Amino acid sequence: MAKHAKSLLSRWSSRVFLVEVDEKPLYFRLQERHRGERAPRVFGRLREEDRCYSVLVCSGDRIKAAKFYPELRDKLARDLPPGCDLTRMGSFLPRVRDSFIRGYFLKSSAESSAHIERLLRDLGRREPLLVCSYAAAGGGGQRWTQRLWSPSEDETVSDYFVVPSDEPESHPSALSMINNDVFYSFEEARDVFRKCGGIIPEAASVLEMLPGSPEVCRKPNFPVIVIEGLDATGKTTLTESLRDSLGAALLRSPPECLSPWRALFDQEPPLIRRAFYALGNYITAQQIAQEGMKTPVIVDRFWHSTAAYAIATATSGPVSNLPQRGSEVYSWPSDLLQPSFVLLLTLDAEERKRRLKDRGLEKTDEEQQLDRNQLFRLRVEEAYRRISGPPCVTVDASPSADKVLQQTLLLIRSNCHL
Ligand SMILES: Nc1ncnc2c1ncn2[C@@H]1O[C@H](COP(=O)(O)OP(=O)(O)O)[C@@H](O)[C@H]1O
Ligand SMILES: Nc1ccn([C@H]2C[C@H](O)[C@@H](COP(=O)(O)OP(=O)(O)O)O2)c(=O)n1
Repeated sequence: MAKHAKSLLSRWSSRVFLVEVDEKPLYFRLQERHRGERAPRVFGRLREEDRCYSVLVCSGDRIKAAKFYPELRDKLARDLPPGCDLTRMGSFLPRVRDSFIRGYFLKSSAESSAHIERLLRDLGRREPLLVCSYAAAGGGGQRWTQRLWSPSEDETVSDYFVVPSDEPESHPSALSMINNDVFYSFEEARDVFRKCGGIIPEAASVLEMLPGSPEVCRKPNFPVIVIEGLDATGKTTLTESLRDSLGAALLRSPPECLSPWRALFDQEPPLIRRAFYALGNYITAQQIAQEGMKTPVIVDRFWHSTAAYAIATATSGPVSNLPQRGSEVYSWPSDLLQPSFVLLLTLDAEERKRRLKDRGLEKTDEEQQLDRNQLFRLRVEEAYRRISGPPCVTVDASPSADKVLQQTLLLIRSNCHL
């Protein structure tokens, strides 16, 4: 049995399970089964012939697990028999960091179980999956028989009851966000890219672009102003006008030198994609330090975007699921240059959609998600506001471009003594 799977099993009955049903969390635990005891019904009505499976990815190599997780979803969605319901699933040890593992919850009828188990066994030869099958025991109770598939075909079988569990104080995704979704040091982000080399050759090209160390030699002499906001709030328009009005240098994150690889890494799972953007900030920080010796610097997106989108993506459901204000998840990396001032452009959803359409550029997948999923957009906007570090001032971006520019210049001049 895979070592990592064995260590997971050692605390199995202390784990809490989370199944997202219509983005609503359903929490449950597994309890040793005592003869004669009746189990409560956790998943609503289940017929005797129904079967469910939890399929958790438990590889000890987090790069492989990150790459395998979306592949597993695609394989299951493609190969599962019709009528099988697939939803995201997670498992964690309450308050234990990095204990969160991801997977999927399958629900089907008994006649599909042979097909499903064959499929899961084949998949389990590639990655240690923790597969548990779940049947409605007699009398409408619900029992969980756990079997583990691993390359060695070694199986353990144990019998549990499924019982409801209380919702934890904060969404369990926060347990694994640090240095998996959000990177708090140059070394942590670079380490991911060093380990990616074997599966993504382009990672080596990004590594070559990196500075030897993240430390910027000296604090810039001139103010550094970052403009943040969702797509189509007017960042590009405003930053270019600020450059002209202030005679400032204009920089972007991710920096131009990474543009050949951005589209590729945008397709990678969060662990790799967010490391890409984190490294982009460190390259931009070096450029800011150089330019900031000679002139004021305007930056189009920086750390706030990296952290806000990563946190909002790793969480699901309503804004209340975000890690609480003041959580270390919102802290600024100690090795990343801090700007003098951050302006967050805000715009109502309808006006933003109109501007997006007018701009004509096709929407990125994420933009489509921002459009389609109001909860995601609200989480991004709230996460922006919770980031600690330099002062972040909100600016209403709905007036004309010139009015927004005048309002922004007033704020910059009064806060940055320009
Ligand atoms: N204040 C504004 N009022 C109306 N339209 C604007 C304003 N600022 C920008 N736009 C237009 O909205 C679209 C998106 O602006 P852009 O600067 O590209 O946003 P972002 O860089 O945030 O994606 C562009 O077509 C731009 O011309
Ligand atoms: N410094 C940055 C800049 C962008 N990102 C991420 C955040 C989102 O996932 C996308 C937003 O990029 P998008 O292309 O939609 O927006 P822009 O056109 O770059 O303004 O990039 C980041 O993580 N860190």
